Amino acid sequence: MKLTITNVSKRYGNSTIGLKDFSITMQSGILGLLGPNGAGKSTLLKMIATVSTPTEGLICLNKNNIIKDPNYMRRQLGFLPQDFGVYPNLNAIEFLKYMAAIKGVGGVNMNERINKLLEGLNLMEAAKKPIGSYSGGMKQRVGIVQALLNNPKVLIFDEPTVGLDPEERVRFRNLISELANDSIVILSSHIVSDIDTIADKVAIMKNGSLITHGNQEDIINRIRGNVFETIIPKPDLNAFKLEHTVVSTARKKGQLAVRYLSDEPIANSVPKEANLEDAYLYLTKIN
Ligand SMILES: Nc1ncnc2c1ncn2[C@@H]1O[C@H](COP(=O)(O)OP(=O)(O)OP(=O)(O)O)[C@@H](O)[C@H]1O
Repeated sequence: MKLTITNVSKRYGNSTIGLKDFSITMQSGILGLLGPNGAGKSTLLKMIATVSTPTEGLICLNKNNIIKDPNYMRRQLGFLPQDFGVYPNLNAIEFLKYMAAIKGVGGVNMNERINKLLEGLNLMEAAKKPIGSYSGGMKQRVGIVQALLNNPKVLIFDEPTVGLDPEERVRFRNLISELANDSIVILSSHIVSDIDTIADKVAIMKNGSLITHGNQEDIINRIRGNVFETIIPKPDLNAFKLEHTVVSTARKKGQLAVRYLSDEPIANSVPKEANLEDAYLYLTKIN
């Protein structure tokens, strides 16, 4: 499996640019797509999923141009869009059978597969209740199941953990790690902790552009040695922010513990081990 995205841009109307000259190549494994709101993550994922088409550029799966031949991608694709809608009157099993029919997959094993997936996502108990009565997290899990129905080789999840509670987030991460074997998995998020434990590679986007792409370690290495923590009085925070890139703050004995990035740390700072969150905040701030 090889997905090649070359110089892809997307314009909405005359003035809005959703994606700018985006290029990336990926093979089997998990790619975490990180970026703040409006970065272009959904715009990119929809084009890979052949739901929309680029204004410019080329997207190929195993050398097949999927803009010209979208069915080549669709046959191997599982997609959970950000605004995934369900039919509230159907129960999960009815809905999933319907989705399987739309995808043109079925056969004698489909019921078994649906049951297995429902079990894996802890939905068996509610499987015969109307989806309209489900919590947001349960609906999201139905969306994850429908993406997996056809045993996809390319799996795209747009903000899959929205609405999931912490336990469900962990279960989702485990499931994705199991599925990733020989598939291409792309998942987007603006939350670093959704991605850092499972993604082999990370792409960071902002304002429609790719800021960086690579192994987590290489991205983190860029700021290694530049992460510090210090304690400051609360009223000093705004002035401090003018001089340094603040990653996070926490209250500490009436003052503020500030985690920040700097080439020249202030006195009384303690060096800290850099992580992906630091790198993400730094790179999206300076770019
Ligand atoms: N259908 C559309 N029509 C016009 N502009 C759009 C459309 N879809 C996205 N955009 C614009 O394109 C840019 C990228 O949006 P996109 O939804 O791809 O970002 P995102 O990274 O997925 O963010 P979010 O998590 O908020 O959805 C934004 O400026 C957005 O307003």
